Amino acid sequence: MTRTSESLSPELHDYIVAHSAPVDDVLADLAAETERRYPRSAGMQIGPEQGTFMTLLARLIGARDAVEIGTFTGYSAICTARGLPADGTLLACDISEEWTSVARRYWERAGVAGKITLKLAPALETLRALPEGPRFDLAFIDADKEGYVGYWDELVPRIRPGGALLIDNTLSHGRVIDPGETSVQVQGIRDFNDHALADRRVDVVMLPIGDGLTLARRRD
Ligand SMILES: C[S@@+](CC[C@H](N)C(=O)[O-])C[C@H]1O[C@@H](n2cnc3c(N)ncnc32)[C@H](O)[C@@H]1O
Repeated sequence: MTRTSESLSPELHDYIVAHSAPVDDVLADLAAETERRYPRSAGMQIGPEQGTFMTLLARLIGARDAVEIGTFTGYSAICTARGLPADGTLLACDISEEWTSVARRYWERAGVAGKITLKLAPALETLRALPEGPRFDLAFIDADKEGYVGYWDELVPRIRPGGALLIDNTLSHGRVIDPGETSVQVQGIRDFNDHALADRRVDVVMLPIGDGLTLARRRD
């Protein structure tokens, strides 16, 4: 049974995955290896329907240059890179040599390694070192939750008008609406959700995909 959104029964989630573009062997093998090697961390990986959505979104907006904050074993990077044209680029940011060594192998196997540059450093440093001004069509944020507002503030000015940002885990497994939940991670997500909604440079919608996926479009 595939990883499920908490608001869906496992059976309904499987139905959704079965009626979306099929997941190929590369992604299936990557998900299986991640589960086998890192059973306690594997839940960080995005689900198959989210991956398909990300590929389609990249194609829909004609993205060429993308950036990802939080790569882990590389699943979301493959999905984004597949939505980019042959000369497209994806800057993948992470701090784990071990987890991203798995990613590199699967990027080769997926035939997308040539599009991806991996930067191993705290992502805020990586973003601050980038030239200012719009240079990306698409951004995906999926790293430390306390850092989301900081990543957002660096990324929004670097997204072209009409470009998109995707932000993962914005429902925090439902804990965003639990007043008794005071962890810094959940508070980081709440702060981020309020911050993004108040930002006049974008239009925002929260989608109940996976653990909550916020989609923002940079206004023209
Ligand atoms: C939720 S996982 C990413 C999952 C990935 N998008 C996927 O589809 O498999 C979060 C990742 O963020 C990375 N991370 C945590 N803090 C970071 C930081 N300050 N800068 C860059 N990456 C960070 C972790 O090493 C981890 O690989």
